[in-house]
Amino acid sequence: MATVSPTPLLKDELDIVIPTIRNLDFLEMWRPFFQPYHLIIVQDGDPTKTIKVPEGFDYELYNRNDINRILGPKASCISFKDSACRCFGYMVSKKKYIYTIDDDCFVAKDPSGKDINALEQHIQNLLSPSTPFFFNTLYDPYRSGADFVRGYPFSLREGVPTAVSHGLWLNIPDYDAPTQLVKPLERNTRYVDAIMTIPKGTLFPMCGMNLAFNRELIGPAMYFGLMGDGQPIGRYDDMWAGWCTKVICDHLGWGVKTGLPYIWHSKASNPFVNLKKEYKGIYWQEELIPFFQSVALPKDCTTVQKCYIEISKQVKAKLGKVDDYFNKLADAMVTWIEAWDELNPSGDISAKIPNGASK
Ligand SMILES: O=c1ccn([C@@H]2O[C@H](COP(=O)(O)OP(=O)(O)O[C@H]3OC[C@H](O)[C@H](O)[C@H]3O)[C@@H](O)[C@H]2O)c(=O)[nH]1
Ligand SMILES: [Mn+2]
Repeated sequence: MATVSPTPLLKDELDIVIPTIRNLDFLEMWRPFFQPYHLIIVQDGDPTKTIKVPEGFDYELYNRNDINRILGPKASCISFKDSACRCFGYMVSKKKYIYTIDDDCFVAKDPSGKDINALEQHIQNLLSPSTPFFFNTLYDPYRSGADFVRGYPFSLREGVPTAVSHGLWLNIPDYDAPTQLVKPLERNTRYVDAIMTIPKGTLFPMCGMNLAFNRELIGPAMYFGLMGDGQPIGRYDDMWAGWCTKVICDHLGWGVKTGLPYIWHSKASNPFVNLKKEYKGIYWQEELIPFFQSVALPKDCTTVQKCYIEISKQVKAKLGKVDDYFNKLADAMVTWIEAWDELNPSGDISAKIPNGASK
């Protein structure tokens, strides 16, 4: 009797978004896990360069000319010459879920030496609930071999929908430039077998290297802000998206998880180049974090789009004085939502705010 391999989870409901200025040879290593899925490749930099996609993958590829053709003047909100361009892939996707990965991230091995199917783990993270309102000390209670510990309120054990699954990295950790400069040889060899919900009210540094999310829930908040060419800052695209996303998830009562799965991050980008990109962000973030911690979203913000527009207003009002860049970014946030709604006319996902979420 021929064994039928099971249909990969969410095969027709998930797109894999890859930003690239390089080649896509890394896909060979991911082929067993990625081949059944549709890829959206966002080619950054010179659009006349041909990016070769390995045989056998189902994909669509967009370069800067495509972005300009599709969005017209609204293309101004999509970064150029920065991995932030990947968010264009989120916008043009028609699927319920997104997984985004960098082209220098490879299949890692777990402590038993088994290849880690990072995509499968992200899918499990997204399909199981989160617990943002009360911390479970035995980590993810929905994993096999774990549960809620004594004292965990039964009224909260149903959990809430998971909007984001934030994976980690073995080998080259996602350090900022100063840390990279001080610790050039540091490699992450610690495999921590844990998945945690980031508690409500707590922000976190979201890395776009190994990230999955429920696009129908939180997609409009996943704008990887204005970076790269012509901008005073870089490498804060995913951070900006993570802060906006977490504030909105807290307000709408959705969860954000971090931990497994790991990927193997192979390339350390140049710390001196990174320092030039990051340095303004390193001191601006000392004002940005208190700003996001103080963002109050009104009760009538019942959709991600409404929340996002409200945040953009507060960015302009409160961060415009930090630097004029934030006035530009606030405008770009509005353009992003306009473009999103133009390409995704099905409208917003109205959220029923569950008990325990925003008062
Ligand atoms: O101008 C660019 C530069 C890079 N890319 C693509 O983005 C991916 C990340 O690039 P790279 O691996 O060189 O940078 P890292 O420093 O390792 O990236 C991390 O930190 C910065 C960002 O937050 C990024 O998301 C993190 O992963 C890779 O696929 C490049 O091909 C680009 O599109 N345009
Ligand atoms: Mn990298």
